[in-house]
Formats: sequence, structure tokens, C-alpha cells
Amino acid sequence: MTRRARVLATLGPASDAPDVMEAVAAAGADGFRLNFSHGTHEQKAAEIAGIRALEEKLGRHFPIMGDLQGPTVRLGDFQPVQVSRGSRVTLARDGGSGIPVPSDEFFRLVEVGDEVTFEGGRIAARVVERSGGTVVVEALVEGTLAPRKTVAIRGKEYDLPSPTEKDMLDLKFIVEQGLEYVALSFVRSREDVRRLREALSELGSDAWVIAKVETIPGVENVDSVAEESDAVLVARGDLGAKFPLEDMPFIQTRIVDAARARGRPVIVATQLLDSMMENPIPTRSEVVDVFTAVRDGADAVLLTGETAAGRHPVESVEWASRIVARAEEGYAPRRMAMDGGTSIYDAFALGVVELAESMGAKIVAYSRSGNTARRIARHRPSVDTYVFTPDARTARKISLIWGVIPAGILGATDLEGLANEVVRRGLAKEGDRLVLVRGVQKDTTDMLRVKVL
Ligand SMILES: Nc1ncnc2c1ncn2[C@@H]1O[C@H](COP(=O)(O)OP(=O)(O)O)[C@@H](O)[C@H]1O
Ligand SMILES: C=C(OP(=O)(O)O)C(=O)O
Ligand SMILES: [K+]
Ligand SMILES: [Mg+2]
Repeated sequence: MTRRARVLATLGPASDAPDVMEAVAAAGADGFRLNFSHGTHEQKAAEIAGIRALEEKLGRHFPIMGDLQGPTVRLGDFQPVQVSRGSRVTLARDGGSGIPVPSDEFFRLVEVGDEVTFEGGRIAARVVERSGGTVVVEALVEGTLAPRKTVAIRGKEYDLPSPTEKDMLDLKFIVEQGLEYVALSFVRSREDVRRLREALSELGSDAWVIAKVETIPGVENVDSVAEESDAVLVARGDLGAKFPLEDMPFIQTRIVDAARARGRPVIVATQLLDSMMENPIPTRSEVVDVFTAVRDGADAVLLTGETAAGRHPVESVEWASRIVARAEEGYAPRRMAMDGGTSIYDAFALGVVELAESMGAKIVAYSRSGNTARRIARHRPSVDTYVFTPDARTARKISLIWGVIPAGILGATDLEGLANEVVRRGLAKEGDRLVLVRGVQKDTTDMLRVKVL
């Protein structure tokens, strides 16, 4: 049984050298994330070229996710500052004597007594004074304040437009570079997702949209956010800075279930193997954390700092792959009832899965846009699911989805052609049973065929 949940890796200084990128891919990375909160377009163009070159070399398809910074507040540029518990630090709108927080919205919102968190809560501080364009905070834990790290105020949300001007510049680059996925940070409602989709269609892009759920309203609206998105990401870094940490397991389950009930691929991200930023092996609790994400039925786990800035990017991916493969032995994620209105296409896909499972048949599908693959995979078929696509872009898109095995690139074909292809590629042999499916569209005849080879 091939490993069915995917492992995604964030590229950054620790991993974007070509030889390290290749080692990360060989270690089991199924796709990559580029974080537009950091780095330059030049660096990212080189990373993208490196990934596309790897596809040729390894004969695989790697989806690339462009992760937009979204409406947030990040520290400006300054020399990192060590803080210890109780030490006081000044945050200033424009630097000067303090640490720069280049955001009017932050200073509009922050009040004495607020808990300010940095870098997803890795460092927290209490606001003890404020005057005009500066606030004084007292560190609650020790740590290093570093440039461009996120700044959040626990329990409060910034009222900033989404997507931001920076997002629109990054989006144009992402579309020009032909990335398969665009992730939007700090989604609050379906309207945030809708505005991104409008911007994408104006740019003429069919990239799939990933909603990063990491705000209080984003969790409250998770059902409608999932409905509006192509995929959902549980952004535990900022979630942990907004909610009490003890709520995290409940919030993760809530988001995963909402996405799965709507057949949206769901990605669990951040701090999964956090100690591997420093150490070559994970802790026991991190192994259980990755296991839990798989058992919750996630389509993918996403490594962030571990592969972007950690000391062991390759080992981090190796461990994630090992744990995912072991977690899936003898286990098929529970099937979710379909929420949010089911089209005949969804009902048809469920029928395909049940028919194939009842016969112990392999599913062999042709998916023009990737939607048929998504509709079948949402039911977590216990049989192998091979999907042919018309081009590399769609093959990359479906490579992020649980259980889908990209079988190859084909021009439009009929069901007999699909059967011939799986045999020709050695994916099926004499005696195998096949359920052959073509993308379910209104005008498609000859959509389904059962065949014994
Ligand atoms: N493209 C990049 N260039 C430079 N540093 C990066 C890049 N991507 C990530 N990093 C570093 O790795 C850290 C963790 O990565 P990630 O969790 O993706 O970032 P963040 O949580 O800040 O959005 C970042 O805070 C940053 O210090
Ligand atoms: C993935 C996340 O977003 P970012 O790392 O960009 O803050 C997160 O917050 O967990
Ligand atoms: K980001
Ligand atoms: Mg985040």
C-alpha cells in the first residue's frame, strides 16, 4: 500500500540549495511551500526553477504552494534582540529607539494589559505602557526577537484589507511563475477567499486556493471558508498565538472535519517536528502529533521552520515520511458524510469508490481539471486510485491530495484507452479488476466501466 498522506516542505535558507532540495525530495517531500513573508522574488524564482528541474530528474510531479503573507503585522528590520523574562522592550512605529513595528493598525489596536505574541507565540510579552507611537512590553518568556516575525495581540484581530497590496504583487509573481496553489494567510471569512479568487481570475489563473485558518473569525467561519476554498490549511503557528494553547487539539479537529466534510483537501501545518529545528531525531510527542494528523484524515502534513530554517531539513522530511507511512499501515481514515450539498458528481464519485471496494478493484480515472480526483479521494478509498491527467499542472495539483497516485499525462482518451495505459505502464496485470472512470461532466458519455484484465 503506497503512503497516502502527503509530506510538504517549506523552502528557505536551510533547504533551497539545489543539492539539499534534491535530498529533501528524495527523503519523501511530495510538494513545496514558498513563504512570501520572507525572501525575495529572485530567490523564489531560483527555488521554483530548481523544483521544476527536479521533476525532470526524479520523474515526479511536485506541487508548489505560494503562501501569501496576508493581512498581518510583522516586525521590521533590526538586529535580533535577546529578551529574558521580565525584561522590558520598546516597540516603535518606525524603529528609532525601539524595535520597529511598521503598522498603524497595531498601534491603533494595542492597549496596556494586552498580551503581545511574536513568531506565533514563541515569545509573549505584556503591554505595560503606551504613549503615541510607542509601547513598552515586558517579556513573559525569554527568547530572541528577530526581524520580520509575526506580531499578534492575543484575542484581537487586525482590521486590515485582504489581500494586501504586497499580496497582489506576490500574486502576480505566483501566477507568472505558474504555481499550482496559492495559500492566503489570516483568512477571516469566505469573502477574503472570494476576493483572492477574483484577483486570480483577473490574472487568468486557475491555481487552486488554500485558505489558511489561523484567526478567531476564521475558525468561527470555517464551514463557509472551506466551502469557498479548494483546500484548507490548519495554520497552528498563528492559531496558537490567537487561542489558548490548550484549545489547539479541539481547533485542529474542528478544521480538519469541516474541510473533509466538504471534500476539501486539508493540510496540518507547523511545529509538527519542531525540536528537529535543532535535533536530528524527533521527540515522542512529535511522532504522536504527526500520527494524530494522519489518523484525523489529513491529506498532508506541512513542515515549516523545520525545513525552511532548521538544522536538519532532510532528516525532518525523512521522519515525517516514516511516521506517516507507519501510521497508515492497516488503517483507512474514516469516511465522512458529505456536507454542504452534494452534486450528482459527488454522489457518482461515492458510487465509484463503493463499487471498486466491493470488488477489490483498482480505480483508474481520467481527470481533466483535478476535480474528479478530489471527488474520489474525499471518500478515502481503500483501493489504489490511479489518475491520468492531460498535463503536468493538473498532475501536480492532484499530487497534494490524499491517496491519489498520478498515473501519467494523456491526451483525452476513452475508457478502453485508460485500461490499455495502466497495463502498458505496469500498474495493473492479468486478473486485476479495474473500475474505469472519466471526468464526470454533463457531456461525458461512457463515464464508467468495470473491466477484468
Ligand atoms: N524564504 C525564506 N527566506 C528567509 N527565511 C525564511 C524563508 N522562509 C522561512 N524562513 C525562516 O524560517 C522561519 C520559519 O518558517 P515559516 O514558519 O514558514 O515562517 P513564518 O512562520 O515566519 O511565516 C521564518 O520565520 C523565517 O525566519
Ligand atoms: C503556516 C502558518 O503560517 P505562517 O508560518 O506563514 O505564519 C502558521 O501560522 O502555522
Ligand atoms: K506567511
Ligand atoms: Mg501563520
